[in-house]
Amino acid sequence: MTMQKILDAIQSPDSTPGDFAALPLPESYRAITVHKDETELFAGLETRDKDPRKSLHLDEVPVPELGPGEALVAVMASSVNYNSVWTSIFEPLSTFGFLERYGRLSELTKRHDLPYHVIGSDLAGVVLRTGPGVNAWKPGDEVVAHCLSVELESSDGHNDTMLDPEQRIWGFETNFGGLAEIALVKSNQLMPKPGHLSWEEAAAPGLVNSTAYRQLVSRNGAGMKQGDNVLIWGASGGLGSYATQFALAGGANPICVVSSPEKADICRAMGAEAVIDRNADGYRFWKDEQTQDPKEWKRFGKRIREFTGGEDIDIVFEHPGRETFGASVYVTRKGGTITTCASTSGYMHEYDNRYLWMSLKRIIGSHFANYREAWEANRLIAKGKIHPTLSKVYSLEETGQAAYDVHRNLHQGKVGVLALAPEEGLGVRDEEKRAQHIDAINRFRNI
Ligand SMILES: C/C=C/C(=O)SCCNC(=O)CCNC(=O)[C@H](O)C(C)(C)COP(=O)(O)OP(=O)(O)OC[C@H]1O[C@@H](n2cnc3c(N)ncnc32)[C@H](O)[C@@H]1OP(=O)(O)O
Ligand SMILES: NC(=O)C1=CN([C@@H]2O[C@H](COP(=O)(O)OP(=O)(O)OC[C@H]3O[C@@H](n4cnc5c(N)ncnc54)[C@H](OP(=O)(O)O)[C@@H]3O)[C@@H](O)[C@H]2O)C=CC1
Repeated sequence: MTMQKILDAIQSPDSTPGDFAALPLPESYRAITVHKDETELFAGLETRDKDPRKSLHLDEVPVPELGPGEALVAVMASSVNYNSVWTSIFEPLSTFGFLERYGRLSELTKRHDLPYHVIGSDLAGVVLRTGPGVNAWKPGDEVVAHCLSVELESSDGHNDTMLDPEQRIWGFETNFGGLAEIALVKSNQLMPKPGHLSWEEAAAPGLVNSTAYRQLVSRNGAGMKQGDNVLIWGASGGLGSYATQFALAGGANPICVVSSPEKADICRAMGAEAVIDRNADGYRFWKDEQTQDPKEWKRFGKRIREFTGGEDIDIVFEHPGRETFGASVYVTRKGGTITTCASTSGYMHEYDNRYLWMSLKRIIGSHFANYREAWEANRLIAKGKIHPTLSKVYSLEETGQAAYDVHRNLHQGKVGVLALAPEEGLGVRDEEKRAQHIDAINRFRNI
């Protein structure tokens, strides 16, 4: 009943900030969780056989207490990120260790250390309550949230908040995440919801768009410039679909790698001309578990040169990790950059260091984005320069299936989840701007 009143207020065009502030908060809400007593659920199974549908639960959980500098947000929609896949299969670690460590920090952070973990690192929704010290946001504000949680009590993070020693990813290393009807965030995670998008479209880009922005565009990452040849692994996936758009919008030359003709078509539809189907070409960078095959790196490099008129790669946008890293280092030009934010296929990388030092290449580690970078990435979405890559939308009950699809690489772009939103397509405030970009907004839908 209380939740219905919240939803009614969000859907009524006449609601005022005062109306939202006066709404009673429910005592509990529905949330996607993993359970601390199930962390051994998949012991002994291969990674690919660990099934998120078994470990992700839809539970009724208490609304957390609101602290200083925080906000409670009614979540209309969220999205599945790969970090939720990692959480659901308890790899590389169970996330309960993160919550325990955070809980030891202060009286307030103790709230996070619970026998259940509400997961999810994206949301679009409406602010319900703000804690003491929050002035920039008020009840009723329509927002998206980025997933950087920082304490900023140390000097270390004050040039770049990603360097704060207490830097965490919300909904992964903290509790009360976005795959739920209500979420608890720090107010410095909030950003305006782009008005031309529906709730589920607005919730889709956040984490991956911000990450791709820092990794590829920001001076903290590769600092991409016009004309750069950018090799993008998984170019139609979560990160890759934004990296491809940044490369195109920034006057660079993306060389997109995908694994099917359908995915190749999506890259072409985004405007990319150089697209490599790694399945069709049959690259085998590893001869066996221990041995790479430099001849295959070279064959891959030749294919890239066919597209570039003989040039090599200025920037590699890396995340598959062990499987591709040796090839990524090899195909980079002298002085070029390999920027990495993940290791989906394995975190113990191996590459031939002679090709790195003799050719003065650089490897840059990149992780999510600071508030400013997330803000700039969101601003590009709001301006219609970069578009959501939402393909399919699930209900909160179906989150396990949504995470399964991402785990098994059955999805395209981003997979959305409706939380309080009763149906897709709601929350659009700027129909005129939407009409200008409608084809791009729908490019990934239902493929
Ligand atoms: C936005 C979305 C992002 C993604 O999707 S990313 C993909 C998903 N994320 C992941 O897969 C990452 C998951 N996290 C991890 O795997 C682990 O999280 C890390 C490997 C990143 C870190 O592990 P830890 O156990 O926290 O670090 P340690 O350094 O091995 O252990 C901490 C203890 O080691 C001490 N230590 C640290 N550095 C040193 C050093 N240089 N020399 C000696 N000791 C060191 C510390 O003090 C502390 O000690 P004390 O346990 O006693 O507190
Ligand atoms: N550090 C950070 O801040 C962040 C890290 N990440 C991490 O990045 C990784 C990717 O995330 P995301 O893009 O959202 O995931 P997606 O699954 O949406 O996309 C990844 C794409 O990578 C490609 N890929 C997967 N495995 C391989 C492989 N072995 N070799 C070559 N290509 C492969 C696939 O494309 P195809 O099959 O078409 O080639 C897949 O679609 C995850 O591990 C995630 O945890 C994500 C966001 C932020």
